[in-house]
Amino acid sequence: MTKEKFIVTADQMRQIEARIFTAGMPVAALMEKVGGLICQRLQAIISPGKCIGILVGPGHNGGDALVVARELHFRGYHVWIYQPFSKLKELTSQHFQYTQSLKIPCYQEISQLPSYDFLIDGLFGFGLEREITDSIAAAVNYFNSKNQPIISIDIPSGLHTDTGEVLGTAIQATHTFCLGLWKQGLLQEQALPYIGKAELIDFDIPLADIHAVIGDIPKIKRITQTTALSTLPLPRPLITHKYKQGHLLLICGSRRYAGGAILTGLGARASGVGMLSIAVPESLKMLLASQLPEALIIGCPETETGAIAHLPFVGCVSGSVTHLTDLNSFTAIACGPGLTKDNISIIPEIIQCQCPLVLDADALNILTQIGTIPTLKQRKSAIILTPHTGEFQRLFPNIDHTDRIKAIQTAAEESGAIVLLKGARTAISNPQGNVWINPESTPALARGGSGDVLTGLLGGLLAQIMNKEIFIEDIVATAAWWHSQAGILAAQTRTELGVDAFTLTQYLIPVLKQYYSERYK
Ligand SMILES: NC(=O)C1=CN([C@@H]2O[C@H](COP(=O)(O)OP(=O)(O)OC[C@H]3O[C@@H](n4cnc5c(N)ncnc54)[C@H](O)[C@@H]3O)[C@@H](O)[C@H]2O)[C@@H](O)CC1
Ligand SMILES: [K+]
Repeated sequence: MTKEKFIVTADQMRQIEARIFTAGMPVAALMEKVGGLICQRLQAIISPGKCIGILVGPGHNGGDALVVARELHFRGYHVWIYQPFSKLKELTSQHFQYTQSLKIPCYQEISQLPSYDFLIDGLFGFGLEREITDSIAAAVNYFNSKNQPIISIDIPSGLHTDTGEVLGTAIQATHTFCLGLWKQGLLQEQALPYIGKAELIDFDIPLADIHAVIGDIPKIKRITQTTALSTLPLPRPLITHKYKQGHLLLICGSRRYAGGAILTGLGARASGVGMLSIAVPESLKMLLASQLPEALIIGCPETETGAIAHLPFVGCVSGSVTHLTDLNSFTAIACGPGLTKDNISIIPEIIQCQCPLVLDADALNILTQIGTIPTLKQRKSAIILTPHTGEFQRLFPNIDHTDRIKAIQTAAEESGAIVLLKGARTAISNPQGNVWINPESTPALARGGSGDVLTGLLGGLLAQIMNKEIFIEDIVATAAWWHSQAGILAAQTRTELGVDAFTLTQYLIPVLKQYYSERYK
């Protein structure tokens, strides 16, 4: 569905709705339509005869909930209403009056509430403007303590629509039915424990109204299957050769962290890149060659501790080392996993290369140590930084990361880099502040080595799209999506405990293949 990729703030949603109402759609008709759609979904989840408590707030979120209460009442459910407010918006008040004429039981005190099988949360939507306090906060905490399923309308009540922060307290929903367009707060990590399973209820907002408010090319987008697949280098051209499919150089590994180099290599292998070269310390050469026979393994002189001491490439200050090839002859370079911080001198050399560059893990730690972030802007080609939260904080100590979206926009603007901040909701920003958010992942990926796999995969994709008309941040988003989808498939088959980084590499192709089953029949 095309609307799945849009993300809006409360203010943008208000503007979009205002356009619809100005164009003539009656507010009451829209509420009726939305309530009807919510009911259809509820009927698919909840069997008739169940007891459903409806939490009604003072605004139109409460109005939606009252339409739902009325419809479920007529569909044979046992419905009661909790409505503790003395003042309701006019339309909400009318719906409330009608539910009372239908003799749907209504309560103001939690101590009076009957038992229930499900709760529908219509306390607050995108109109929440301050902290939930006093008796309402106590009620929210009471409902959360009951451990019964709660379905939130639009957004769990208590969450800030834009930042996902908890304002006072918030409903811990098992399902969230987001209305019309995805609210930004639902894509923020801090909101995750409150959202449950989230789905979009599409109520036919005209695309023209969406674009009029958020622009022709929206600033913040959700990665979807469609957006991700559209950038993959598939199908391949019928006539091609290996160098046309990109030549990726990985610079990774140390005697201490040999596995990091293997995992990065396996991630790159799954990307389908035409040629793969891997620069590792000399003593790892045989190991890498045995694990990745298709790759060209470049043994580098090493420090006493077993880290790469010099890069044997033209353009690198490498003493007496024989120069193999030019660093700029690669289509893309990815560097960092398993390097250690034992030799910081290679990073400034790599940064000077003229091809697109991914820096991860120890490359980021070295970047922090030598303070080269400001110099990144001088590069002529793209640089992609892929920190997790800890690395991000070290790289950009002055940026507040409470709002992760704002944080990466600032970091990308300051550094001139594309910044991918890893996490449960990985987010990517380019220096102009265009953001992609990955809406699905699994905690199974919170495991040593899974980031190395992403670096290889991303490097390999990057190398393949360099001569195509694809924005680099779009392929970064695709790599994040592919990586997390592989994790999800692996966790479905093996549980969340069974997704070690090597296993993850084995799911990268199977997860993709399910989208291309027709082609490969
Ligand atoms: N405008 C429309 O016709 C549509 C609205 N929709 C629904 O309407 C919602 C937005 O409606 P509203 O703008 O009325 O906003 P809400 O229903 O989210 O709540 C706003 C009301 O809550 C009060 N309030 C805010 N914070 C409070 C707090 N901490 N403690 C106590 N009271 C507080 C405000 O004074 C106001 O009366 C959406 O989330 C969605 O559910 C959708 O049905 C789509 C159509
Ligand atoms: K709500």
